[in-house]
Amino acid sequence: MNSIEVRGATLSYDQKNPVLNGLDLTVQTGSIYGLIGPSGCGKTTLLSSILGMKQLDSGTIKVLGQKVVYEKSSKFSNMIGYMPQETALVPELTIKETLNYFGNIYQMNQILLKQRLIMICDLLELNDVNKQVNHLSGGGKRRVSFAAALIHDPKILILDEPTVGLDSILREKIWTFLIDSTKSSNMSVIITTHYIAEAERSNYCGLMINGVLLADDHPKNILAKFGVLNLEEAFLALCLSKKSKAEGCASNGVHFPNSASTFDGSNSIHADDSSNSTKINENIIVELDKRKTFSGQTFRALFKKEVIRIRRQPGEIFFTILFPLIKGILFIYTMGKNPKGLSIGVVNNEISDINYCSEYLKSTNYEFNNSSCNFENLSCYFLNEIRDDTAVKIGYNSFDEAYKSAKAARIYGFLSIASNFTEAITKRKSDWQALTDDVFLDQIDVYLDHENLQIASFLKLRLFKAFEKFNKKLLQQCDLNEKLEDSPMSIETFYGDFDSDYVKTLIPALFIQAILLSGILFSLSSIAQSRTGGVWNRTIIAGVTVSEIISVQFTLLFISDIVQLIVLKIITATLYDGEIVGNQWILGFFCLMVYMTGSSIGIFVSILTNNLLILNTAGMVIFFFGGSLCGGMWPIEGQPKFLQYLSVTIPTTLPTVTVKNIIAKGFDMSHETIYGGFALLGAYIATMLTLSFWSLKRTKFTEQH
Ligand SMILES: Nc1ncnc2c1ncn2[C@@H]1O[C@H](COP(=O)(O)OP(=O)(O)OP(=O)(O)O)[C@@H](O)[C@H]1O
Repeated sequence: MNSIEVRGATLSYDQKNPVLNGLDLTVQTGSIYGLIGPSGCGKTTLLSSILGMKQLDSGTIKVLGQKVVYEKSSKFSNMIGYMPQETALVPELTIKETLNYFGNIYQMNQILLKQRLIMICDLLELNDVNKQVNHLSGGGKRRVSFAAALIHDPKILILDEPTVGLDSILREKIWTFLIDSTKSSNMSVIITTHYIAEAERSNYCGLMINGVLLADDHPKNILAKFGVLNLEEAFLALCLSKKSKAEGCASNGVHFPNSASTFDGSNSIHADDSSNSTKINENIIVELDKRKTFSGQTFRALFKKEVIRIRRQPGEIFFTILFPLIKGILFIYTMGKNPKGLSIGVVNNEISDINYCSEYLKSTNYEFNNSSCNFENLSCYFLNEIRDDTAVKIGYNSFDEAYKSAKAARIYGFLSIASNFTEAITKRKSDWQALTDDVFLDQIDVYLDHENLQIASFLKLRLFKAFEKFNKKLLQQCDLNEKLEDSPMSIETFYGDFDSDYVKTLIPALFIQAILLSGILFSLSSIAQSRTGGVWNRTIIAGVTVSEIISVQFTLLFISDIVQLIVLKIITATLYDGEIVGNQWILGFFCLMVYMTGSSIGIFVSILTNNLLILNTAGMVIFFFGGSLCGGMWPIEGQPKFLQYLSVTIPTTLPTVTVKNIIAKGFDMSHETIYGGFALLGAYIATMLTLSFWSLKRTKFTEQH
């Protein structure tokens, strides 16, 4: 039986220039097939097609007699050892951890794995097995990559330039090993190499040009045919003599002799392999039964690899887990706090020198000086109510002077107090029937820098409060009921209070966003990391299933979420002085759901592409949309109608309400905003995971070019 059979394989990336052009190739069991050809002639494409990573436009490929279906793991996946051209290793793992990882995803027996590990490390001179892969030389990394392809004692080895960067002694050792293995254990090898001389040691040699094999024979036959001493000369001659013909063949869809016959038309020199193939078939059936679709061993190997990778990359933990939390802490410290150290100008037309006020107030011991409701210098009492925690008062001699200073943005605003302030205010407290219009003229004009909205609002509120305080004291002094100044309409609250800190109302939205972002970032980075560098493809080729991958990622995210929630709990317990009225378990579980929603969104997005720049941007865009539309900073009722429809569907809007209602109103699961929030997130998680599962099933492999 042949180990690999390629028949009429055609593949083009751009519909115009076929990379494989009706190519036929046979790798016989127990032989080495050396595939050589100029760079870009399609060797890697051919190997990828044999592994099911590339879809043929036409033609068939069989591995161990079974048809290769694009994107479908072969039943024989754990019998194939694949070494890609790039290193395709996890840089954070040590040599030993790497080989254990591959051994375990191939579901090897532990005793056998240990023995193979020692044997292969010895063969490939991998002495310091505890050295991390990213600390190895280029050649060292390639040796580990080769070791990973060999660890499970495969029946077929597919090697894409395995000896690049290795010294000649080691190359010799590897070739000796390959030749011995094909002889002793019937292993079949297909190997691409740029060292043409190496290919002379293979049983078969194929020269590939323009998507077809120009020659396909035993190296000795090729040398004899051309009457040359080495393959290099033979291929040079072949290229010169056949190139134009080959190109012509390519366009006519005809191809050169395939491996079923030798270059000169004689039959294959490996026609005696039928007895061996029967033996292999029996072995295959036994080993096939051992491979499980969901195996604990594979799960543990994938999980361990991720944990080690994350542990040895603290930067990733920082940015994905701690960054959003740090953002949260900063938010608590920076948002909603009253501004301090503001400066405000005062033009007091009642008194020529503002400094006089402090002397005057001291002289009256800060008490109103008259019980008969006749006062002087009342502006000083009013100004005294504007404390330094509101603003520092700076005196100006004239309106123009203060205005200039305000326009030059040296002060946030200024007050201009009328010269008849005391007289007009006092009159207001006297006989109301007798009041004339001039009493109602503005007594204090306030000018504020409204470009700075928060500061202007803060000053406005504080100035009103200062005036209210001053006025109430005055009413008392005039033996009038201080409630006289109150509006007959009273506004009360049933949740929250008027003095509550603005930041407390923002906290639910903030935490929802921080948790969601953490989930997104963590899954994006964790999956993107595993999908870059070729390890992902190697893992899939090893037969690891989509359910195994998704379940490992989800478990990891679940654990990272628990860690995050504990940190979050500590932070809120330390920094957040507001009361959590509702059930803390419901709140905790809800936060977990938010995180899992973020994670499942991250999983889905990172399956669509493994371009890190796109992924990072996607994470930020999702975060930006979630933050802007959720209504946490500004009510969604203020949004245009079409945005409101969008806002209610995103996983931050209703969840913000849910968290607010648990924290501040103590609602339980019977309230629609609580079970609605859970239902929305549940739907998101289910949808995202289904889509991820489906996308992964459709496009398992990552594009390496
Ligand atoms: N994913 C892809 N999309 C578009 N073109 C591709 C893709 N992969 C490979 N190609 C093109 O197909 C051709 C064959 O590439 P391939 O990697 O198979 O060559 P190769 O013989 O293995 O080269 P080398 O010896 O340099 O590794 C090249 O021209 C390459 O640019």
